[in-house]
Amino acid sequence: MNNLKVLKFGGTSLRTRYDKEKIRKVIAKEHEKENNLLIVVSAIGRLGDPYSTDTLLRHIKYSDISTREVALISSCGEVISSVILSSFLNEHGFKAIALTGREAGIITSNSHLDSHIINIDGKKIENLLSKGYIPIISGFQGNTKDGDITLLSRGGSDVTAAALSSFFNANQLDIYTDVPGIMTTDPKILQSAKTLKSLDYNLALKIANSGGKVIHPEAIRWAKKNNVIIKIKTLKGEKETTIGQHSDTNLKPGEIVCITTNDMDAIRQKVTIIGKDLNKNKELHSYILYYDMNIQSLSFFQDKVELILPKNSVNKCLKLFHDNFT
Ligand SMILES: Nc1ncnc2c1ncn2[C@@H]1O[C@H](COP(=O)(O)OP(=O)(O)O)[C@@H](O)[C@H]1O
Ligand SMILES: N[C@@H](CC(=O)OP(=O)(O)O)C(=O)O
Repeated sequence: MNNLKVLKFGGTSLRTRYDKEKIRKVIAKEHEKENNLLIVVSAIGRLGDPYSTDTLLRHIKYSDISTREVALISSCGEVISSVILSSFLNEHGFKAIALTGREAGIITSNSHLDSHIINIDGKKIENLLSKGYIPIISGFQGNTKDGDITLLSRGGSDVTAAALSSFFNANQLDIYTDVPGIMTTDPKILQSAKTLKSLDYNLALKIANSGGKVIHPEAIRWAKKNNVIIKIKTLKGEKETTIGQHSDTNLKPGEIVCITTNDMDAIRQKVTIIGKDLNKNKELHSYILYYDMNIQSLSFFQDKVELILPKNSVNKCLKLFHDNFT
């Protein structure tokens, strides 16, 4: 479809009236530039906020209900969010309309909690766009062919947005979140983290697959399929990351681009150092060998090093590698 842009607003960008005002301004600006806009939203906020995914999940006991029902209650957060944003935009003179994943034509595989999009029936969205509407689509959810509600796994609104971008040949997908792009490490753990200006799909995928939670790996796969440019940014409009076919981040042998962390269990975390030809980085080898970090397991690959550590050693390890090598 010509002149289509997709905007995705994550749960962390939808919390306050101030966020919604910013979103309104972004949509107004984009609407002026592009003829067609699709908006994808996540559930509002995080645990403790009334309709966030984790808050909704606190109301149930997994042992007592089926995965179908877990998907059903979880999907409510995105539906509430899409109606609230649609109502806010209509109040401000836009012609917006909220859609569930099903109404948006998202058809998925049968797994209730981590399904994959297998098809999109785009008729309803096309019809609404032709009538001048801005569809506000509930992310994270789809429907099986039999009509069960499914989830695209945690963080799956990115997948909704990227799959729609790819299906409708969007020019670009803008993902709004609470950090200015994919950074050299999680800025909530290390303040010295820096934004990576541009990444090609493969490098972005490596980071996402290793736990760089800011974007879902499946979203990068969808974007790559149809060369959709992704920009990850904040509503404040500071720095941003562009993901596309080409990258300014041309890594030299031995160079490190990003360090991610992942929970293994209650007491251990995996730290993944991502880069190029890391076996050629002698200094990195000696840091790993000589610094006391309580490393419990170490795996060396060409483009990444994985360390498993007790949680209380992770910050020290992250700071050491991040501040000396990125
Ligand atoms: N390398 C990284 N770069 C940026 N953010 C990261 C990275 N690794 C983890 N994060 C985390 O990802 C979070 C954004 O993703 P998420 O919580 O899913 O937001 P949203 O609700 O907007 O989708 C950030 O708040 C940050 O803590
Ligand atoms: N609300 C879902 C889906 C999602 O993508 O959320 P967010 O965009 O806020 O990470 C989740 O928490 O998993």
